[in-house]
Amino acid sequence: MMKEGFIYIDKHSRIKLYNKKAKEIFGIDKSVGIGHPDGVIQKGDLVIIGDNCLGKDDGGLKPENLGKIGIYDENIQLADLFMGIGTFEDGRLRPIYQYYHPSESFRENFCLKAEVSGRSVSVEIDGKCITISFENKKFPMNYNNSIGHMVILDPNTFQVKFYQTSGYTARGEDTLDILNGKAYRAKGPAVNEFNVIGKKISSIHKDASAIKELCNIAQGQEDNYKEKFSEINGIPTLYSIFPVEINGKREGAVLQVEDISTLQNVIKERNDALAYVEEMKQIINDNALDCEGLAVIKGESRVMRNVKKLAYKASKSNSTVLLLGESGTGKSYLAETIHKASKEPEKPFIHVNCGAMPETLLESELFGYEKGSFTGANHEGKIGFFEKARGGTIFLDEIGDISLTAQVKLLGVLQNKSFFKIGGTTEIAADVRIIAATNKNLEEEIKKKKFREDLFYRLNVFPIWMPPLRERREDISNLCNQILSQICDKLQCGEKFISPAAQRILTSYGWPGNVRELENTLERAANIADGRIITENHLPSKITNNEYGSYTEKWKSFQDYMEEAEKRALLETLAYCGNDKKKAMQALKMGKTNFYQKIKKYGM
Ligand SMILES: Nc1ncnc2c1ncn2[C@@H]1O[C@H](COP(=O)(O)OP(=O)(O)OP(=O)(O)O)[C@@H](O)[C@H]1O
Repeated sequence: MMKEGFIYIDKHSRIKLYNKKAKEIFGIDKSVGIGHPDGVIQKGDLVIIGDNCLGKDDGGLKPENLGKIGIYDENIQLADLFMGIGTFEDGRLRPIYQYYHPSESFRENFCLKAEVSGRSVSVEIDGKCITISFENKKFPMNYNNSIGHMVILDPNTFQVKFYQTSGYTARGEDTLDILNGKAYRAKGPAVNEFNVIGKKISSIHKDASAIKELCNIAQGQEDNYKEKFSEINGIPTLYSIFPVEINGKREGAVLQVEDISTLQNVIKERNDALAYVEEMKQIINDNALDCEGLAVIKGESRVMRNVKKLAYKASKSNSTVLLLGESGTGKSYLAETIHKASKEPEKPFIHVNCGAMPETLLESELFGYEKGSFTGANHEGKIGFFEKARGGTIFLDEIGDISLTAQVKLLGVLQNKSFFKIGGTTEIAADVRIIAATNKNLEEEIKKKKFREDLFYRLNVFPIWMPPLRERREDISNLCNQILSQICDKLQCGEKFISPAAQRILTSYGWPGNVRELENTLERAANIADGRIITENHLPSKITNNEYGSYTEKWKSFQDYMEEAEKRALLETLAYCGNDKKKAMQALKMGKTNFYQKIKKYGM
């Protein structure tokens, strides 16, 4: 069959030629499908509808029009994806239906299945096709944007009375037209070919813009249409219109139209391939992150990959980083990794455990002192951690534990980017990057007046949340293997492996002590296992007896989980957006009021 459609009309817009392909494209090819006679919808008819956007390309079907098949549901809205089965203007069948608001219809596949008088009926929306099935008969309709598909069955004989095919708008057979009682034309192989020759083209097509242009050119207009793209009856087409002139006089025009849906499929495949390449690039980039020093941070779960991406960004900037998370999640490890992945890894990394240091010592340890500045001081004076870290990183671990006096001093350093030694008069530039960490909830500490709000804001420039192990169980198995291999190297005990049963127990345990607890457990197990296999017998009874126990004991309320997730979403997005609240709000697709309420709630 010819690939291209042709329509030739004379200067009075009468059709002289209309080939089969053009009929197919313009939807007046009656031979599509099993066929049905002419008719009109009748009371009691069984109606099956599949509509991917209520109100669009269905004749303007409104939710209230669904009352015609017994559906009165105020929750259904215009633009909803709708699938429904009901009887026309009588309540014989309790309607069966489903709908999805546009915000919910992010997926590609929807299905409504039902049994009517022992016969199976279904509506499936899958990819770019709506298929209405009745027993083993299938009525597919492909679409590009939106479509209103409908099948009507006789309620007694279950004979097919009507099914929608493309070209319904041109035929005046939109879903709403039919539900409003407009007559529909017969279809199928038995129906005589629709003879259009000699008819005015406007009597066949009312609204198609290509046809209007064809008529204009046939009547003498000088416009020229060459390979114009248009969607006709949901089919992507390219069409051209040529004037026909005899002895220099306009006698008519020809429309040449080509269905380019296959071409579109090729384009789609190409776009998919490009998207795949992009995805691959992303994966390669992610691996590049690993190459750039972050591979030591173990974990391939989504949350850990996110942590690594943020850590990578942090390593390339000089901003103050605040690491948050429970004890033993790897904050110190991450701080050092960020430093090692920075531009100047050879510069010092000074780890200060603020929590472990007596308050009286902290100031002198951080800032140093001049000789003879206080009783008991070293005669030579002392260089503080800030000075030792010059050009590199100072890691202020357990920052939530420092006294309010120390907080004031630290705030001064952050504000002025300089400090004085105890007893000193010379201002020293704080040429360091600060990474701070805490397992405390600083917002709570602020409320309790134990932590200064202004210091919190100075520290919270680039927050990174380390998720607890129980929130990334998919990482546990890999972590176990990697940690065990390091332990075996350290102990020089040869390679050891974890039995599947022991692995199961390790994965389901709650790990209140996080990676550190996991490390200790494995080190103990590696020490007591004589053979090469670590079994459940080598695990502490606290873990084996309490496979789920310690986890469940530690379960938080749903509300706590929700708040944790919200907080993390805000923190991570803010960090991604360089703390630009407006950008973060847009990225999270949140309303202004809601966003700022949450920011306030979590003290960000
Ligand atoms: N993702 C990881 N990959 C490999 N080892 C890890 C990882 N996370 C943590 N560890 C190991 O777990 C142990 C605990 O980590 P770390 O001391 O950094 O935790 P922390 O969050 O700083 O704890 P705390 O708040 O108690 O100081 C360390 O020995 C570290 O090497």
